[in-house]
Amino acid sequence: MFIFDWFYGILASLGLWQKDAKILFLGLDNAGKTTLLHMLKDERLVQHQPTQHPTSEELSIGKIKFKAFDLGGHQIARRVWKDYYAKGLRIRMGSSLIAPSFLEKVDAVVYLVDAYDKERFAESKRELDALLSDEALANVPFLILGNKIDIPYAASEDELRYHLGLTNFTTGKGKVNLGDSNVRPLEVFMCSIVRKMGYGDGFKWVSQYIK
Ligand SMILES: Nc1nc2c(ncn2[C@@H]2O[C@H](COP(=O)(O)OP(=O)(O)OP(=O)(O)O)[C@@H](O)[C@H]2O)c(=O)[nH]1
Ligand SMILES: [Mg+2]
Repeated sequence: MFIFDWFYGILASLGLWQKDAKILFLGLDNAGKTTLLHMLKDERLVQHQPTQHPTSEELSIGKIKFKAFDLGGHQIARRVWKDYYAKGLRIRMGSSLIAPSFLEKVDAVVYLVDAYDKERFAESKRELDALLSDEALANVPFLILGNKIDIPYAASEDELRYHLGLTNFTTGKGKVNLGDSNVRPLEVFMCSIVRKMGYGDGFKWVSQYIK
């Protein structure tokens, strides 16, 4: 079963085998969200136009579903971020008669940053801070991917942590049991999507927090 093996390989390598998750891909325009989505979907590298309209795609086999929402990072598109992730909250608050909120809730946010584009770190930090302080995303694990480290002079992990104001806020790599501490899992992983480097470790890290 070639197709099965292939899907299993991808999901297993991401630690997402047998998980039912809704994962949002967010970040400024040009950060690499669409590239990552397509890399996960079919491991092909395609050059993408900037995303104008939010799109969602799903990887699924049998009962396993892996949803990724790719929301364009441009000013206008940024305003609709909230509609996507707040949806679960509204449905939960609305009525238990509405479709199970489980299907709507966000299990993790993958926040992409172009590690080479240092001039936009402040802008990226502002958007990230807004997301982190949003009630609808309270306790949702955040995987921050510093992308494009294949480019010489891209920021180092420490530099990125510093500029995003995360130096003392990350919760630790590897297997960290946060238990009932109410601490939001948050970590920074550097990656190069085009070289297929780094993001797998990030997904494996975040997958431990996705039940
Ligand atoms: N050097 C390098 N370039 C990358 C990498 N990942 C993505 N890119 C490039 O960055 C550009 C933007 O990538 P997209 O995936 O379109 O970015 P996006 O986050 O979807 O952007 P919007 O749709 O505008 O929000 C493209 O030219 C990609 O080829 C990487 O790992 N290294
Ligand atoms: Mg895009």
